[in-house]
Amino acid sequence: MSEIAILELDCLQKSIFQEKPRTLFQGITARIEEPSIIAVLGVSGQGKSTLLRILGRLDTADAGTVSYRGRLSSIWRPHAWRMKVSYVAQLSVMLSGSVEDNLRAASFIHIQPFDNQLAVELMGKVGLGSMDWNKQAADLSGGEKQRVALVRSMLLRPEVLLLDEITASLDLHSKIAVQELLMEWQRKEESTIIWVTHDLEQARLTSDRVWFMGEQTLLEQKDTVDFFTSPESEIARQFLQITREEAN
Ligand SMILES: Nc1ncnc2c1ncn2[C@@H]1O[C@H](COP(=O)(O)OP(=O)(O)OP(=O)(O)O)[C@@H](O)[C@H]1O
Repeated sequence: MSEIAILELDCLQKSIFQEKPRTLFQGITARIEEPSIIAVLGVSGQGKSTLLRILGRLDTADAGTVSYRGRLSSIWRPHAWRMKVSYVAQLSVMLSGSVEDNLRAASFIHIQPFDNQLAVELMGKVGLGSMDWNKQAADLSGGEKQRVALVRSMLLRPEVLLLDEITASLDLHSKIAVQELLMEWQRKEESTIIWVTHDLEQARLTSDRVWFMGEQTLLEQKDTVDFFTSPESEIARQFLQITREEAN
């Protein structure tokens, strides 16, 4: 075990208030030691998005800590943290202005040079190579917004990318293009991707590890092949069976 993890989660706990308070999850502990793609799976409402938002410092845990490269999140300024650990939402928020304004936004906010060549390359790889960058971002379709938001985050080259169901509005062709880009990117950049998805095939094809959330915690952490062939818990077995039936 290397001494310093890329990301370390220690006993994270979160409660929510819906009519009355309830624990969403507790005791979430994990270490990411190697650059890898991790698929976060589990039935709806387990708190997968909430966990991702806590890792991206867009939400706070009630207890527990997160560290990046051995330093607690609390000692990072939020915007410095978000350059290293960057969250891409399911419903992408476009800033006002053009596509180009949006692509340039992250480098502008973080005072980093804008890598035009990389932007052109990534837009091409997500299937938006012919898009007019002068177009108003508000006029893009949901799937176009999702891909622009992904490229916008990738341009900062964060070491950890947190992806929240980012292919949910994409057609099959675009979804495959995004999957291939992310797998290639992760290898080339030696980055880590934590990817919440409801798409089992996507998780199986793209990820090295699975984090399965159930019973209000991170119930299983396994290599992807092991998770899909021999999940440990009955709840994960049922989840795989039901999700596969729903997909057919
Ligand atoms: N700030 C909040 N206040 C109150 N309830 C919240 C808050 N954030 C999340 N929730 C609730 O917590 C539960 C878990 O939400 P979350 O989106 O994290 O789960 P999920 O596992 O990602 O679900 P899905 O797979 O459906 O996207 C939901 O019932 C949601 O309404």
